[in-house]
Amino acid sequence: MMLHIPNVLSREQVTAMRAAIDAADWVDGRATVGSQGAQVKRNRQLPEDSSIALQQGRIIEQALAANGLYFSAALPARTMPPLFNRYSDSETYGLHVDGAARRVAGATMGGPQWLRTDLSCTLFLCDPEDYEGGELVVVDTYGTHEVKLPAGDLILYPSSSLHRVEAVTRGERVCSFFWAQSLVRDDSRRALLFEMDQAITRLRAQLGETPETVSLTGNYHNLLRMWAET
Ligand SMILES: O=C(O)CCC(=O)C(=O)O
Ligand SMILES: [Fe+2]
Repeated sequence: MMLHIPNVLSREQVTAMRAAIDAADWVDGRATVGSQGAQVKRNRQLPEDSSIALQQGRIIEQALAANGLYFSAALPARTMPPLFNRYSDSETYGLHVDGAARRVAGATMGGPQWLRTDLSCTLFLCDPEDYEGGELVVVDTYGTHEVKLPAGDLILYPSSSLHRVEAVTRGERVCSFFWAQSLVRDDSRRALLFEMDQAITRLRAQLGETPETVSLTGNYHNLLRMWAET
């Protein structure tokens, strides 16, 4: 399931975030990618351990923690610290799949901690008018989807899908991106739970709490209990 989540950050938050990250030191984006991705990746990123990236990433994490639509769709168990990328001057990221597992920083004595990438997210920190090209193109069993969103909006898509970023031929595309491991690893189960949760919420808004909404809420949680891995 792909989902557009609007207004994750306000205009003011985007402006402040851009001021902070634009002034930081950017490096070659190939630093965080495996060998297949490195062949097709041409962009710049903030280093994973950059204090500005970590500080600004926490603002995104706080915004996501307060976003009911994101929670309902992602059912996040754990999230990688958000990273930041930028593309200009025909930079691009060719067709690739995100690595299935990522090492979480701060490994313990028991060895590294791993996060399974179930969901990939791009949070736009620039507006569509700011640049030409730069569409995020996601290929799944339903076809090819092109995404270019207003600043502050987020797209969530299954990490299992092949995707690419078209060359940016004018201006600059600046985004944050990150991965989440979901309580429910299977995309179709997660999509079913999301649709059910949204429908129950709408029913409750229309009718108030009724014996039926209580029963459906029970069904939702019992399905989640059946499928959740913690
Ligand atoms: O910039 C984007 O929207 C996606 C970046 C991406 O696919 C990646 O870093 O793996
Ligand atoms: Fe990717």
